[in-house]
Amino acid sequence: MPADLIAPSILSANFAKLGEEVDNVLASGADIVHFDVMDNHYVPNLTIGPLVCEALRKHGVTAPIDVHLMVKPVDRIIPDFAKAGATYITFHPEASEHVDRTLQLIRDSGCKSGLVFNPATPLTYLDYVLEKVDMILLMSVNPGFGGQSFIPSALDKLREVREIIDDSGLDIRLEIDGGVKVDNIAEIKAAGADTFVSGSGLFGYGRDSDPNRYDSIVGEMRRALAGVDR
Ligand SMILES: O=C(CO)[C@H](O)[C@H](O)COP(=O)(O)O
Repeated sequence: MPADLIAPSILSANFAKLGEEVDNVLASGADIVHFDVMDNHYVPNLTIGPLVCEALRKHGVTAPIDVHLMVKPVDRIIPDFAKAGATYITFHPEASEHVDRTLQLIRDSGCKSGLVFNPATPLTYLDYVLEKVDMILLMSVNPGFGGQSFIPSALDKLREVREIIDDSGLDIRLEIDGGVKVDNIAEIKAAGADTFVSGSGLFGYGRDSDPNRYDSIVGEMRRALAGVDR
């Protein structure tokens, strides 16, 4: 069974001291850094790019960096993120002209590849490309902003994707993103997720940068996950 990975979404971190925030949340026991890239075109918000990813690596972050591209077009930014130290690069299939080519480009750039599904995006985009996918990310909110509520239909979609992955025998992570908190993480794992993105649930809404908060929330998430079989 794949290990549970907790992936803080730095979208909700205090950007004025991002390196310290990432150090603190990783020191609290989080596993991978979820890095949301928004372009004010594919989604109505604008965030961070390869320079910030590179800066985190130069700062000394060695944990995997999970780059979630909410951009269109997709391909031209992939080599820049690979050079900047991304571990995973995931993208929305409807934002790419050639999904197979984009997946291959990510792997050829030395990164792990992934597809992201909005709440209403059909899973048919997985047809014919599953062998080129290292991660499937299901959005449990519509992309663009942190702090939204978990959309319950994501649980059925998780169960569907878990079955697809298990039937395939492939080594593919199943990540969930949006409204993940201490009080729903167990139910989300039971539905099949193994990688849990949490932004406001971990960092809070006020960007108050409290490392003690990260210790207690990551601990509570671990305890909630430990009691559940996937
Ligand atoms: O991709 C995202 C939004 O598009 C964020 O990663 C996601 O919403 C996490 O934030 P929260 O845990 O506060 O919902």
